Amino acid sequence: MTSSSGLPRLSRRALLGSAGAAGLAVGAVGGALGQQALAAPAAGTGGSTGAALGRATIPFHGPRQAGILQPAQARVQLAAFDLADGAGGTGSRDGLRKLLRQWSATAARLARGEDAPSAENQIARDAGPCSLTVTFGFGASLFDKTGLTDRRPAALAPLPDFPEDAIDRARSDGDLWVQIGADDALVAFHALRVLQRQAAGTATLRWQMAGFGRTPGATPHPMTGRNLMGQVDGTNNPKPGQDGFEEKIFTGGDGWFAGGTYAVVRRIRMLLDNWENLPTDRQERVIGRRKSDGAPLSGGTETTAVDLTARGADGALAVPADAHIRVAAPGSNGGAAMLRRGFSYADGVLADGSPDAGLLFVAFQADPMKGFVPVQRKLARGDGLSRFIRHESSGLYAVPPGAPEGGYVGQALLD
Ligand SMILES: C=CC1=C(C)c2cc3[nH]c(cc4nc(cc5[nH]c(cc1n2)c(C)c5CCC(=O)O)C(CCC(=O)O)=C4C)c(C)c3C=C
Ligand SMILES: [Fe+2]
Repeated sequence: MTSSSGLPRLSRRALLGSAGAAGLAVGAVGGALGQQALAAPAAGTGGSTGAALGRATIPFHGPRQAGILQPAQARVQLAAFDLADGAGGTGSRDGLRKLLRQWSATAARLARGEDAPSAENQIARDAGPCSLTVTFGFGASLFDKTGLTDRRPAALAPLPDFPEDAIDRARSDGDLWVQIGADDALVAFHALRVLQRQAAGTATLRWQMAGFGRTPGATPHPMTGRNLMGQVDGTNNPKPGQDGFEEKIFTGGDGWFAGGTYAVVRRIRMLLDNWENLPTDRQERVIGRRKSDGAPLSGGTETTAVDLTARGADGALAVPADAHIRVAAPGSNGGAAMLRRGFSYADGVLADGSPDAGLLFVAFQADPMKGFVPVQRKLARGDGLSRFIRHESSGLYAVPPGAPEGGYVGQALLD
């Protein structure tokens, strides 16, 4: 149940267990509203903030897949699967159809807080749905393996190599991509394990990455989240309802992929030791925004429009020529826009003792050749931030439109 604003509502089951209107209000602002604080439960409701968080639901079915328009949850599991070698062509297509039917039915049940129809392992027992979303995408290789090359969406071609890329191919690409978000780590991992077990014999896990963001209710005031460099990250994302939003993020036309979107997924390691040795004022010039509150260096508050022409008292550009927000801005890239929905990751230390930590960059757009690719080309050449990051894995996936009640993701392609 998502309201017309795309925000989570409480499920009917959850409502039956809640103590009334006050409980509902708490639930409605919680869940996937990752950057919003939860109000304390009203006296006498008998509920708790944590319980409301657990009960919040985002429906799987709808015109758009869940997990695109909703704010990022506190936890994510990203994974890619490869179809098993075997039948090939129509044989593989039959297996894929069966799998997507099963995965969709499972995702819909888990999103309602119900048990998986098969491969249930009790990992999330006692937890509510916690705003679980499961989003499915198709890699270019899927179309060749299933004899559907002629139906591959036009822009689903391998991403080009960019200067300074250090891509690990074993943790890139894949036939099927899955993004599982939830406001609880066990709920997200549970969904991944169930999908993986259900895929046995049809598809095997190629790579998997766990990520996180801010837990709803952790900040006293609703605010944009921070990344592991300590920056307020996500301010200038396109927003539903803005002029041209739909056209920039979702595909048009009338084929099977109409209303879909492309997901660019990049694991980007942050060179945190170098970054943290940089004084705050220099860090701010690398991004072009203040670290404390995310306000642009041209002045104002976090939400003030950036003035790329503004100059300081010394005559120098207030937002430096190589500042990340100048180089990445749609105005510097022919209007190129994407909906960024990233997560942090932290996976211990590397052999040289540096942290294996950074950003699981996920961006949705109607055409990667007009969104991610031109922007990344420019960033790779002239972004001050590039000295502090390394792109280590890469994927591009066609994310089909959502499935109606009783349908499954990809049905228009496979039936
Ligand atoms: C190719 C696209 C982008 C990559 C890759 C990327 C990596 C990356 N970004 C940050 C931190 C911030 N990015 C911010 C803004 C921003 N970034 C991109 C694109 C990519 N970023 C765009 C299009 C924008 C918006 C620009 C604008 O219109 O102003 C910001 C500022 C706050 C915000 O608007 O979100 C931060 C901070 C990191 C750390 C990173 C790789 C690790
Ligand atoms: Fe960025």
